[in-house]
Amino acid sequence: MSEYNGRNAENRQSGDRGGASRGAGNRSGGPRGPQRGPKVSPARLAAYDVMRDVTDREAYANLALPARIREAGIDHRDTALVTELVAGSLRMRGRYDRIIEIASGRDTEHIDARTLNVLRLGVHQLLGMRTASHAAVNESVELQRLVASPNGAGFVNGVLRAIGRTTPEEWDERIAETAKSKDDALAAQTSHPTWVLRALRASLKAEGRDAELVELLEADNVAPRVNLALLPGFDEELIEDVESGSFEAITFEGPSPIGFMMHGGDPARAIEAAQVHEGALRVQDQGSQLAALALTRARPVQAGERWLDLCSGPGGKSALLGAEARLAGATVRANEVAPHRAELVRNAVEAVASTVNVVSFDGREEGAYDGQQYDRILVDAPCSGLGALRRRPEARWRKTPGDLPDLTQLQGELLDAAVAHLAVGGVLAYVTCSPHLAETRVSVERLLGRHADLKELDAREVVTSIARGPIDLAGDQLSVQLWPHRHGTDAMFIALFTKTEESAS
Ligand SMILES: C[S@@+](CC[C@H](N)C(=O)[O-])C[C@H]1O[C@@H](n2cnc3c(N)ncnc32)[C@H](O)[C@@H]1O
Repeated sequence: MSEYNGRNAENRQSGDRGGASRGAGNRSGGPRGPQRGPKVSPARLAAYDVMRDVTDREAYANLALPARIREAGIDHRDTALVTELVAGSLRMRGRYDRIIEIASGRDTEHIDARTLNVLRLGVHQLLGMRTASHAAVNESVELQRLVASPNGAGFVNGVLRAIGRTTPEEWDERIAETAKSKDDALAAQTSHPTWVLRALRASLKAEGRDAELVELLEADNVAPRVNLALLPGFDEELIEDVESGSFEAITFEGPSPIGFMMHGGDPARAIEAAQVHEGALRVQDQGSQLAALALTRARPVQAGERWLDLCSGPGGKSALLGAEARLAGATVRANEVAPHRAELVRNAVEAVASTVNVVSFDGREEGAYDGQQYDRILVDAPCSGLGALRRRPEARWRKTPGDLPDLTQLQGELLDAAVAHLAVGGVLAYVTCSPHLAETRVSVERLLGRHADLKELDAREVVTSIARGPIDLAGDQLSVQLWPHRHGTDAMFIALFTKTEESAS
C-alpha cells in the first residue's frame, strides 16, 4: 500500500449530465466518416477534438476549449460537460495512463495517440464522473470508430470494461502494487509528474509541513474557485451589499482583505451585476492580491513615491498597485517585455489609467527604468508556474526540470537590474507563482549573497497584518509561501527586501 489513502479527486469531480446527440462536428484527424445514427454526442466529440489539440498539437486547453465549443455550437448545458471531460481527462492524465497500462498490459507509448485520448476520456467518465459504465463504454467505442480505427474498437471496449469493474480505491492499490517506488505510486495516484511531486514535498518540508503533501496534491486536482478583487478606493459599499446577502453568487471571504469568492456562475455576469466602476471588480487569485498588497502595505506610503511593476503582463497586479498608488499619491510604471501583453496591461489598468504608465522593455535593460530610482519595485518574475497547476489542466505535463536553469537565471538577472534601480530605503518584492525552492528561497539566498546592501524584510509579518483573518504561515523564513490546500490560493511565494543606507554607495 502507498501512503495515499484513496480520498482522491475522482470522487469529487462533478457528475456527467449526459450529452444530447445533435449532429457531430467534423474536425478530428481520424478516419471520421458520416455518423450513421445517434452514436457519439457532439459534446464528447468536441472534447475529443480539444484533447487531441492539447496533447498532440501543443494547444492550451483554456483557449482551445471555448473556441471548439463555439465552433461546434455546443449549448450552455453541454458546455459544462465538455469542459469537465477535457479538464478532468487532462488533469488526471498521469493517473489514467497508469490505469490504462495496468488494464491493457500495454505501455501507453505503444497505444495509438487517438485511441489513447479516446481511452482517457472514457476512463474519466468511468472513474472521475461516475457515468454509467455501459454509456461510457459504448460512447467511447463509437468515438473510437469515428475518430481513430474501427479495428481498435474491441480493444477500447475490453480495456474500459476492465477499468469500470474496479473502483477508484482499488485502482489506488493496484497502482501501488505495480509502482517502481513509493514516489512513483503517489505521483501516478495523484496524477503528478514524479519530479513535481518531489519539488512540492521539498518545499513543504522546508516549512516542516511535508505531512501536507497528499492534501496539496489533491488540491492541485480540483479546479479553483473564481476569486475577485475589489480595487481599493472604488465602490467599497459593495462589501456591505455582499455581506448583507444582496448577491447570491459572491461572498466576501478568503485571505485577502479585498477578496471575494464566487460560488458558481459566470464571473462576467457577477461583475456586471455588481454595477461597480468599470474594471474595479476583477478576477484575481487571492494569493496574487496578497502579493501586490504586501509591497504597497509593507510600510506607509509617502505622497510622490515612484513604483515600478517590472514584469507586469497581463496586468492584474498593476491594477491593484495603481489603485493603492492612486489613494496614496504615488505613481506606477508598469513594464512588460511582450508588446501584446503590455496591451493587456493597458486594458487591465483602465480604471486607474491616470496613475499607471505602461511601457514595454526587457526588464534587464535601462529602458525599463527610464533613468529613475524607484521607491517600490515588484518583480513578479516569469517562473515555472508550479504554483498554479489547478488552473491549467495540461500544464504539469508540459514542464520539465530542464526549464528551471534558464528561468532561475532570468529571475536573478531581473532582480539584479531591479536592485540597481531601487532607492535607498525602498522596498522590493520578489514574487513567483511557484513553490519550487530553486525559484524561491534559493533565489533569495543568492540575491542576498550578491547584494550586501539588500536586507530581507519580514514578509510574514506584513502578510499576517494585511490578511483578513488568522493566516497559517509555516516555517521560520521571513518570506511567505502560500498554498492551495492551506490558503485556497495559488502557491505564491513572496519575499520583501529593502536597500540599506550604509552599503548602498
Ligand atoms: C508571472 S507573469 C506576471 C504576472 C503579472 N504581474 C500579473 O499579476 O498579471 C511574468 C511576466 O513577465 C514577463 N517577462 C518575461 N521576461 C521578461 C523580461 N525579461 N522583462 C520583463 N518582463 C518579462 C512575461 O511576459 C510575463 O508577462
